[in-house]
Amino acid sequence: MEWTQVTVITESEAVEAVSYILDDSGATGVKIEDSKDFHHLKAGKFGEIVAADSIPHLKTGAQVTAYFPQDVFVPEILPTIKQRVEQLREFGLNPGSGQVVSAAVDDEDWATAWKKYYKPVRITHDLTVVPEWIDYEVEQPNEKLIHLDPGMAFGTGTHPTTTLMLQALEMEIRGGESVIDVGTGSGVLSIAARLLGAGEVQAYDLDQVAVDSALENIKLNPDAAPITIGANSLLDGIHTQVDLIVANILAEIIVPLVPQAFENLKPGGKFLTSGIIADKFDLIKTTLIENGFEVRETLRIKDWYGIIAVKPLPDED
Ligand SMILES: C[S@@+](CC[C@H](N)C(=O)[O-])C[C@H]1O[C@@H](n2cnc3c(N)ncnc32)[C@H](O)[C@@H]1O
Repeated sequence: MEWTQVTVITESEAVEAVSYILDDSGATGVKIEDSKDFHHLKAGKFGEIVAADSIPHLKTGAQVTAYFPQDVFVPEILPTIKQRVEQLREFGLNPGSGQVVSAAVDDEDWATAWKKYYKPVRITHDLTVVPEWIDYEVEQPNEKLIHLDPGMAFGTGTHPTTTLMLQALEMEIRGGESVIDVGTGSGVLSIAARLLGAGEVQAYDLDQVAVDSALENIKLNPDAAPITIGANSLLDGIHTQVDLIVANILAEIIVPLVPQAFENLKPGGKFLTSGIIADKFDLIKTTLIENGFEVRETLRIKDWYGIIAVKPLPDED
């Protein structure tokens, strides 16, 4: 089958927003190449084992490449993509040149494009993401492997926003916690939560492609089962009480999620959230406090923030 590849030339700070726009326009898979990540990978901050010769020569900025199936008429959607990328300036994000380039690729090229840059990466102290097609042996006693096929949804683990939430889960999970993962994408955070010892995990995504991808990835990680996955917008219609809610979504989407997260957490429960570019940090912090949360911890990688907020216990008197 033939696919159309659409590449947006942008800046590091806009990669997630651009990925979201491409995803929302009907892309089946999105690949991020960010010069900041590559510098970071070379530095080996997380002890990853990316081979030097696999790092492309993207010296500055970033590019986001999306793959559209044959049934999407790409020339028709390109103007809207360009316009939405340009509109990111209104949200305080610099999309850079925002140049959009399209080309036809076949199935085989797509698979190769993904596989070329995707290697096992030790993301946190205990969590290593391993591409499904690579054999990898654990290198230290507590290391837990998340096997992923990233081909279909956001969430290879290496994007700073995902890494922040993997770090937060590693900090907060002690064993047995009930967890909801909002905007699960590839399912990476749910799989990590279970491997770290969480109890019941429910995962939701608006996008059926993500739901299907998460289901496939859970099959690749039988030790993480069971995880309940469903298509849902945020926590609409969900009324439960869990210990942890994790969400890596753009700040604009976190805002309406905050009151829903408060309602669905047990007193003392924690809301772990990322997807927050530096300019949006104050908005999210204020929204959390206005909705009754206490901001317990702030995490940061480059321009991205993660927050751990607590739903306070009721006063004893
Ligand atoms: C940045 S990705 C995060 C994926 C993964 N959880 C991770 O941390 O790598 C955000 C995900 O949220 C989903 N999403 C966006 N808006 C949503 C909504 N209103 N309700 C549920 N999911 C949503 C997208 O489809 C996408 O899969």
